[in-house]
Amino acid sequence: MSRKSSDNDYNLRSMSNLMGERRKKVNDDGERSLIKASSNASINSLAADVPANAATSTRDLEREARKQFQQDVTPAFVYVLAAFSALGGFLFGYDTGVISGAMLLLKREMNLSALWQEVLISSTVATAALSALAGGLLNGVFGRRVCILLASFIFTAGGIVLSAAPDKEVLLVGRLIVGLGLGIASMTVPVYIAETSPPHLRGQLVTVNTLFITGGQFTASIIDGAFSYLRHDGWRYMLGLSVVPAVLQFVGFLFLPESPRWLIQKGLTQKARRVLSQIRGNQNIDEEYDSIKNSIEEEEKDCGGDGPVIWRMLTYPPTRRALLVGCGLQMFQQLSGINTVMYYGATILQMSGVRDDKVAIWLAGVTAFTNFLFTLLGVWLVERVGRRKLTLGSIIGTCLSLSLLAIGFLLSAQHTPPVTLHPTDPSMVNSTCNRHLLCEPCMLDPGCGFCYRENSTALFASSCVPVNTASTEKAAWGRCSNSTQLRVNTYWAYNYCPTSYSWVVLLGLVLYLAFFAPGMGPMPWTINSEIYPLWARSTGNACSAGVNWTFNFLVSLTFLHVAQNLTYYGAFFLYSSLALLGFFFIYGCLPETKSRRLEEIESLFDNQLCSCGATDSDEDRQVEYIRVKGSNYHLSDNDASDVD
Ligand SMILES: O[C@H]1[C@H](O)[C@@H](O)[C@H](O)[C@@H](O)[C@H]1O
Repeated sequence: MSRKSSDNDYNLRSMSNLMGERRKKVNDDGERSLIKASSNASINSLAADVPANAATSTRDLEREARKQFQQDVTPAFVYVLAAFSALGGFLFGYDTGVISGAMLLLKREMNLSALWQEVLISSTVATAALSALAGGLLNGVFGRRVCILLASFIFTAGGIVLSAAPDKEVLLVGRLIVGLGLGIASMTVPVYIAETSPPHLRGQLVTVNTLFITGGQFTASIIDGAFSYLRHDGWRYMLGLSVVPAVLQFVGFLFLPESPRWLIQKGLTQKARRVLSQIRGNQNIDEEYDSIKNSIEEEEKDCGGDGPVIWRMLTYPPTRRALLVGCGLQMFQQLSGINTVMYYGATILQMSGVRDDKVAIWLAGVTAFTNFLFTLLGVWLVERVGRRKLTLGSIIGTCLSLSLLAIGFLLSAQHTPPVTLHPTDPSMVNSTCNRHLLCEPCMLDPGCGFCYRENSTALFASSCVPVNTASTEKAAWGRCSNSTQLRVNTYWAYNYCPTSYSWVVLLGLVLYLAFFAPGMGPMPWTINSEIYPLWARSTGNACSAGVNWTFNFLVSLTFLHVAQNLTYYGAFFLYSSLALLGFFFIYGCLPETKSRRLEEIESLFDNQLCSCGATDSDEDRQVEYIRVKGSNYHLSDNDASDVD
């Protein structure tokens, strides 16, 4: 008999632990015997030698075992740990999400130039990339708990500085501080959750962290929308509110334990045993403890080479492959363009023709909500379909919907309205604007915008005129430079062209998030938290989180320029092709890690890097049989009912 898909290794173990204890007990009684065997062979023949008077007690034993087994499955404490840790994810989402709305107010109140706006947005992401790398070292030396405490302390300090900032320089300091926290939290939290969760729930609980990230982004968009009506100082509330979850996490973690795996690695074995029993409720922890300890000892033998961890990782083939897969996943997550949508959601919507500022802000909130909702689907799917299938399905859908988004922009460009008036201002003779004959090239020229009138049926009296250098919200001269006229039926389109194809872009956007969010959003974090052996886990996660933040920085910083140079549809076709490349990479290189114990995952990377698609089966996994006086137990994958 072979065991097909294995959802429930942990349950299996806890059952066998339980059986182990019972076995001891009945042996002590001297009346019964329990035989535990690990074999793929049928054990029916073993049943014959069972005395009949044992039948009743066996049934009792079964019933009790089943009851205990079901109670034992997951102590609530594991959820508490995951929820408090995932507040780090919430802060990640909130702090990256809130800035776009805050910027609308800040640029007016502090008179920020385009450069300052860019610096304030991207400085955080760049600092996060660096601090994620440093986080690896901190994690290894001080442990996961101290790093989470440190990150929440930094978030609190950053929130306070931001909300009290008197000028843009202090704002920049606040954003840099927040970036430090982001980097550390983003690499530590998934590792901590993975190390404290039982295997059958690990994927789900680590994915909850990404759910919190997208929840944070959604909350940020609501807060942005709500405080955008507060013209004066609204940004202080937007940026300062992050202090609340940060303080909550800090206080919570004062009472929460360190990861038992880290403790064992540091030789703090008694403490590790205490923590393990605490987080496993009333289950027997001997097997888990031994397995962690043995694997650490073996790891030390196998990879006991000298030099820094990153060097040992790169020179030891299984960890080198794992690192490539982990970093590749994070890179393709960002190259699929998620943060162009998250940071420039409102702008993309405007590009597609939604012209009202406020409507665009709220619609961007809908986008963030869709991201959140579909990440929830990911939490549900991850332990059902497994990481590999989920990621592959997600990236192919992402690639197709990016193409649809591009097609939407292409249709808008092909049906772009003509320029019908060609007014010239004698003082601006060098302007290229009056040479453009269509809206599309006019709008793509950073120095120009499209000024037009519209009645209920048609667009008329359109011109291409230079933009006001102080604010892109109006033209340098003419009808569209006059705020009163702009309020009637004259419109200024700086980064979009009026189009009747907005719905294609909107559809593409929603489909994009529906496909991206359950797989490509969370899986790179989840998979990275489980593919490295303990000695390499902090460093592996630090590198992959660093790659994530670096590509986040590159893609979001270049998006507007890419769109200007390649046109909007060109930009989205580019992201779509990168996602296709990602599909091939994942197809070839990502093994399934579902339900494996962290200690056994290393062996998945023993083979050549791109042979994972071929070795994707669970067929070689062990089946555990327990014989209880006359009954043959085949503890199969699915549920406790198998003991019947
Ligand atoms: O997994 C997350 C998530 O998908 C977020 O929405 C995105 O902003 C992050 O960059 C990403 O790492």
